[in-house]
Amino acid sequence: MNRWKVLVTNPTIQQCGLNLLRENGCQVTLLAIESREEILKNVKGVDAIFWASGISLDAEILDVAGPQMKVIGCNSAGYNHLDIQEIKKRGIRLGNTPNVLDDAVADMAVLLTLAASRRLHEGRLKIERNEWEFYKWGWMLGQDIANSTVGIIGLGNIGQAIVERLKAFKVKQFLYTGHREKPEGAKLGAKFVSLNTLLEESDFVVVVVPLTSETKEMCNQEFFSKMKKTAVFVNVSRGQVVDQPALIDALKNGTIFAAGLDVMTPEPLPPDNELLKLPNVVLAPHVGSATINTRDAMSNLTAQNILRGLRGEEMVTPVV
Ligand SMILES: O=C(O)C(=O)CO
Repeated sequence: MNRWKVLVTNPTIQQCGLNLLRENGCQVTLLAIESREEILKNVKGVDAIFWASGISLDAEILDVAGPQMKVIGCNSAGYNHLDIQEIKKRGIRLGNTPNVLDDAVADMAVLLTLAASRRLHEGRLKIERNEWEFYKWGWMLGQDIANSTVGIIGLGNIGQAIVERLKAFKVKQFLYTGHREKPEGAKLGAKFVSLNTLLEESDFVVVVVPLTSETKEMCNQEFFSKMKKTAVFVNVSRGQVVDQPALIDALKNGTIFAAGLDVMTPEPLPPDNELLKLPNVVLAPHVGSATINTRDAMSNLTAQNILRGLRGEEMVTPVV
């Protein structure tokens, strides 16, 4: 049996993927701690890397790995932390983990949408601070999702899963924007519009785009100024898609009503960060895909991509 050497960059990774690699002739080296130094110390001479880290995978690591290393399995859907140019240049094959996390991330988007619109965090603070205004009928009023317009920026698989879920909440109209109109949009009854129209007309703006040079800080001061004052902003993609100081200003000044964020800058967010001081923000620590089944499925898919890459077969979910 082949003994392909596979380096796994994170000791906390779900075991199922590693078992699959071992059962299929791989010699697995699992780092004891996830760090750039440990990766650099252990990557030389491996055939494949199971990249389960937020650390940047760059030319230095690829150089140390050596020219025999031709396969990378990235254990996330997003691969903005990997230097794709360097990977392509060296003829390395790369796979990621889309699809298997769509449901979990879409659930997170719905959770944040509802929580931010109904002021969940602020309500909890009121209880803690003994500021519960019992029987004040105008107290802690939120925004309705029934009869609202929801705008999705990026109608990929996760965006579509969000629309499917929110239909149950009697949304009046779904808008979406992106590079082009999609047949899936028509199937879901969502209307393709410009970004400006989406921002001006939506009561909920949900961002589900990958981080690229085009989307970096696309949600800036101008973006928020076009939204309704009553609108809720939700981000389940990457923190860097948002100009965070501009978002903080918009939330403080009442330019928008509230935000629900699973992603932010930096991650981990320091406990003294301004975002944590705002009552109208609901935060989750980038746990969109963090369910038991989803994380197992991601680990398995990464292992399958690596095995197929090593055998010279098409990966299940190739990036390049
Ligand atoms: O897989 C990814 O890219 C994620 O961010 C999951 O939450």
